[in-house]
Amino acid sequence: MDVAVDLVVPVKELRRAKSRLAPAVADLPGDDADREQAHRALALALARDTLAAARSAHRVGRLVVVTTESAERLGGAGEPREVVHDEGEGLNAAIRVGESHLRRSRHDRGARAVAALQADLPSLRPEELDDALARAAALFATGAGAAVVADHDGTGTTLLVAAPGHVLRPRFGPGSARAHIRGGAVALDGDWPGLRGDVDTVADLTRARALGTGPATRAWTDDRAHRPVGAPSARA
Ligand SMILES: Nc1nc2c(ncn2[C@@H]2O[C@H](COP(=O)(O)OP(=O)(O)OP(=O)(O)O)[C@@H](O)[C@H]2O)c(=O)[nH]1
Ligand SMILES: C=C(OP(=O)(O)O)C(=O)O
Repeated sequence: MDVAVDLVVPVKELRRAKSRLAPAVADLPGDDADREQAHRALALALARDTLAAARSAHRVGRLVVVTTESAERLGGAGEPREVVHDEGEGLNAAIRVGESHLRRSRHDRGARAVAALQADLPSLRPEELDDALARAAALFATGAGAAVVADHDGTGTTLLVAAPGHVLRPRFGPGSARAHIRGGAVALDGDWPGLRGDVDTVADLTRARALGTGPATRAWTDDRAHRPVGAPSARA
């Protein structure tokens, strides 16, 4: 299968990330510090599972993570991925930083599509991403400049792809699916529950769990279901 796309994945600083998931740890035993640690561990697990699935997709070439976190913390030892420092200007700026890095350091100088993928997709399967990227490539062959995958409720965006020779024009944030479409991106159809399954709330986490998640999120949810938050993890 052809490598079609270089990917940018923004990962927010863990201690500020996923604030809407605070209720997922609110009832855990222990003190506030324990709950904050569990909250950060959840954000990290979501990102780790997303990155592992993205790295396994055949159509993904280079994978650039934009973050203030360390490469080690994000896992994936031995996986080819590049980590670029987040300048702290927000999500869309972080994506632009990742894209600039890709373009500056492009070795082949060929025009390859570039995409931005959210890092909160713990049920993502590599085949879903490959399928979506193949559909985007087919669309680009007809002249489209960008493609978008909306999240499960149709309002947000989980994947934005720019055709070869085009730049990403990220408009992530509330209502971003419509904003991307208004900006010229074509919405991709496809039965991709993992790719569309961003986890913002406890209800999203429950849905992701029912779909099946990657191992990091599974370990987090299994652990929290069975043991006090302060207790040492069985899977450490
Ligand atoms: N590098 C980077 N990534 C970001 C930033 N803001 C959001 N993200 C990432 O973008 C994706 C979608 O973001 P949101 O769903 O809004 O996540 P969030 O801001 O952590 O969540 P809330 O606090 O609940 O709004 C997640 O993968 C985040 O890690 C940012 O400022 N920098
Ligand atoms: C930033 C986004 O994610 P969410 O709406 O899930 O925060 C987005 O969909 O553009």
